[in-house]
Amino acid sequence: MEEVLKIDQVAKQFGRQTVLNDVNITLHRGDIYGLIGRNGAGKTTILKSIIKLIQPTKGTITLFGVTKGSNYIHQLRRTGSIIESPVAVDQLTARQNLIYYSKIHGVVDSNAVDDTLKFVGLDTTGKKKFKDFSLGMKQKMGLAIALLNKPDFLILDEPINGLDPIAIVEFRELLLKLNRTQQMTILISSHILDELYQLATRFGILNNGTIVKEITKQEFEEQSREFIKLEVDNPDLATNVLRKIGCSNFKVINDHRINIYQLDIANAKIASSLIENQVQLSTITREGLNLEQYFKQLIDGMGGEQDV
Ligand SMILES: Nc1ncnc2c1ncn2[C@@H]1O[C@H](COP(=O)(O)OP(=O)(O)OP(=O)(O)O)[C@@H](O)[C@H]1O
Repeated sequence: MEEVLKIDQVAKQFGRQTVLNDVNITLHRGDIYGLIGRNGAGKTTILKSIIKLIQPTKGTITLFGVTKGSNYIHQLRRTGSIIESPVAVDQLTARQNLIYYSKIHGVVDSNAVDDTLKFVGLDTTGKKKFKDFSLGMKQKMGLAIALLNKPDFLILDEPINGLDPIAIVEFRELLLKLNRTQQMTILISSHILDELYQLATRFGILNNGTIVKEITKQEFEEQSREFIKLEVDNPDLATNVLRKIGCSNFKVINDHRINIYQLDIANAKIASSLIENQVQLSTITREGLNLEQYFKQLIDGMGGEQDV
């Protein structure tokens, strides 16, 4: 699978502040990589470094196999990005903006403007100027400009901030369609972790400029899958009872706790069977983590605060 991006030991210092610390991220074609981190963790700095708005203090960034010089700038033409807020010309309509940006970006496909407008759903905004667009329309405009040159790699910094729930779903559908139909690679940062979860195939958690955890969606699902937590006085006796009622997928965590990963037996049945067999049961609850809880637990464990 083609390597689209390799960030290798990248560090960035702003004055005395270390903002990025030996960051490593590799993306292959078709990946959707979600970058997660608290305010100020360094997400935007990573994204800006890729498109050369910022020069790292140390390390290398390789884009489509190219690390340096004019060739790198050439490869940047294969990327589209929205970093910080979407930028377009206030006094122009959606169509006029796309015509303007297609000239700037040297887009030669004569259908690109209309195709892109239609794709993002801005083909019916008529004479309305960008300055009068709603936030959702502005975000779509940003996406349209980023997509004009049919990029292979899309870099999105908080693209769904401030969107209403319907616009968020529409935005997600657009990105998934690009990924499925064109194998577009996407690097996206977001604070809306439930949404990021539905989009990304892999997550990188950034804390104080360091990637503290990388996890695929599959690994996350395995680690965070739902289970039944039991607290009992006698785990040996309890496991015998569990086996008798057909429950074999469980793990004894310690001398009073058992996790059951088999969810087809009702809690009431487990509870009554344990009690009937003289096991003292103090807790029986369903547990499982979503991405936000996982992130918070990880960062809390490092002495951070809960501020996604
Ligand atoms: N040009 C700059 N000069 C000095 N410090 C900067 C500059 N750009 C960013 N920083 C600092 O780098 C740190 C990381 O900023 P960055 O914008 O990358 O964070 P972020 O993870 O994107 O945060 P947020 O989620 O709030 O957007 C912050 O402390 C910020 O103040």
